[in-house]
Amino acid sequence: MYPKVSKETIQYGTAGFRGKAELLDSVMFRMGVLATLRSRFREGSVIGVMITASHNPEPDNGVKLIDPKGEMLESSWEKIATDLVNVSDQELEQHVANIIKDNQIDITSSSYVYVGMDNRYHSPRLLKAVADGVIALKGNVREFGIVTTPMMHFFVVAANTKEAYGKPTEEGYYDKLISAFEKLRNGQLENGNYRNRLIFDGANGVGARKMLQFNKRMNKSLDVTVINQGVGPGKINEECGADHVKVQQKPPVGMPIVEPYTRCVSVDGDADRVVYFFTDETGQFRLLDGDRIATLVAGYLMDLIQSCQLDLRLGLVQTAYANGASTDYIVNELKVPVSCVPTGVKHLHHKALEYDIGIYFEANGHGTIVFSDSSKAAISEAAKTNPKAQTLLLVIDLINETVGDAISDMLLVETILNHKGWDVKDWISSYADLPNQQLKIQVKDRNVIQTTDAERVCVKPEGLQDEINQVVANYKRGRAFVRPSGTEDVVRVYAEASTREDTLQLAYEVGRLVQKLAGGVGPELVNPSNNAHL
Ligand SMILES: CC(=O)N[C@H]1[C@@H](OP(=O)(O)O)O[C@H](CO)[C@@H](O)[C@@H]1O
Ligand SMILES: [Mg+2]
Repeated sequence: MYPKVSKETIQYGTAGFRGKAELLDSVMFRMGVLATLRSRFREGSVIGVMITASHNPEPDNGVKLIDPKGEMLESSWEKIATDLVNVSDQELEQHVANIIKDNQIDITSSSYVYVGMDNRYHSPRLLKAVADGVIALKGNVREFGIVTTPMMHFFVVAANTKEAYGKPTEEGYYDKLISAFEKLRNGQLENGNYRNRLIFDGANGVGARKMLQFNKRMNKSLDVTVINQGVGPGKINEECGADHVKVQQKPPVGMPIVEPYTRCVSVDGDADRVVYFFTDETGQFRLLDGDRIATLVAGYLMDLIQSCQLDLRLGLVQTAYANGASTDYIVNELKVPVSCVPTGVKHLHHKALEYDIGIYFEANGHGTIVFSDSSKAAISEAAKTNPKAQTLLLVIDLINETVGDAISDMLLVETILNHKGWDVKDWISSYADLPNQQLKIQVKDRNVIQTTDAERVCVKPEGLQDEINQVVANYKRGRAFVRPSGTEDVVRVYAEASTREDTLQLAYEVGRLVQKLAGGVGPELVNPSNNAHL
């Protein structure tokens, strides 16, 4: 029913399989098969399948699997997934039989797969393919329709914890978050410089729809205007959404005219990332990204823990994309341990689990906070007598610990800003971001680039890192690295330096090195200094 149409090898990347939607039917069917096997392998736990291409353009789609504890698919199974989608139709049956045998899966045992999708027009077709894959192996499939990625993670964990985490339904999700948010707000909608109003850019994706659902249920405890709702001609993520705002460093289309310093939020196409932004009185765009959210949350949680006199280890996890100024602030001002891991939430999540309270955010706004069982027990115990610990318990309920959740993260930021009496001006003044720039470089084969040290050092092709080092040394506070993207067929370049001009120039020079030494195929990059007069 779902013949394999593409001959190209496709890889389970940073966040599952991604590609042009018309090439994905067979991938989806096979992922339905794999999710069923994985559920049996994990003794009948629910496995989730989310159909989305997140921040990528509308013609793309993708699929990611969710493991029983809400984590991304275990890495040893990524290889199984990659092999499964790449075998020919003729080999498929035998290949599945081999997976069953190799992993000693009891094919007669029960299997449960939850499936959800974003609002791309091709998602329903792909969802049917996943469901057919589950049915082909006689698994049980439950379809959730159009939901955000973090909602899917929530449903999976809710089901696998026998509802201790919440009810595995859309209403169960809203109830848990809104109830915690409103209790924390306790009727106080404004405080100091904090105002109860914000603009929410839904990227024409599922996040917009769900935010409208929150609005209906929230009784104006937060006054949210949703733009880019996905009902007009606008395409998903096109000129809008968290990735656009973060990478282009400009506001989304469709912004109403607002007062300077109005808080604005952008989420991505599957609502697992969030960034804040505003324009100041001179009309200048200002971004408050994932690093900013992480530092805000870390400061707030540290205060709460200290005032509860709890001895809990709090740590923060970032990637190489974190702004150098944020890392300095964490180390020198917050004095919180910080570690750097490779890109992709799975890496951050695992590292964060090493702490009693682990805060992790990618600079692009993808992140959450995880609490160990023992820290939850200690907080619950303290909450019997200490109101601050009761607040901490509500904060835990407000957080979607299973994965980064744009709306839950936003409600947490709103809670903290309200508590501190801060507006965006107060928030942004905690430290000054270094100017930064990202480039995408087209190369023949992006896998010729290999990195180490959390992707900050490039080991292949030989000589590239030495040349990067030489270039970086010419710039004050210069830092740059290159890595192959796991979601797009490009090499990404990141650069930061003390001034905007230097940053653009550094990014350009490193981009040129990649083109020269890693088989660039695109047009030659334009030297920004030649363009200075334009
Ligand atoms: C620089 C950047 O933002 N990279 C993103 C992007 O991964 P790449 O491997 O860089 O394409 O998509 C991932 C999935 O959404 C996200 O986790 C990651 O942070
Ligand atoms: Mg996303």
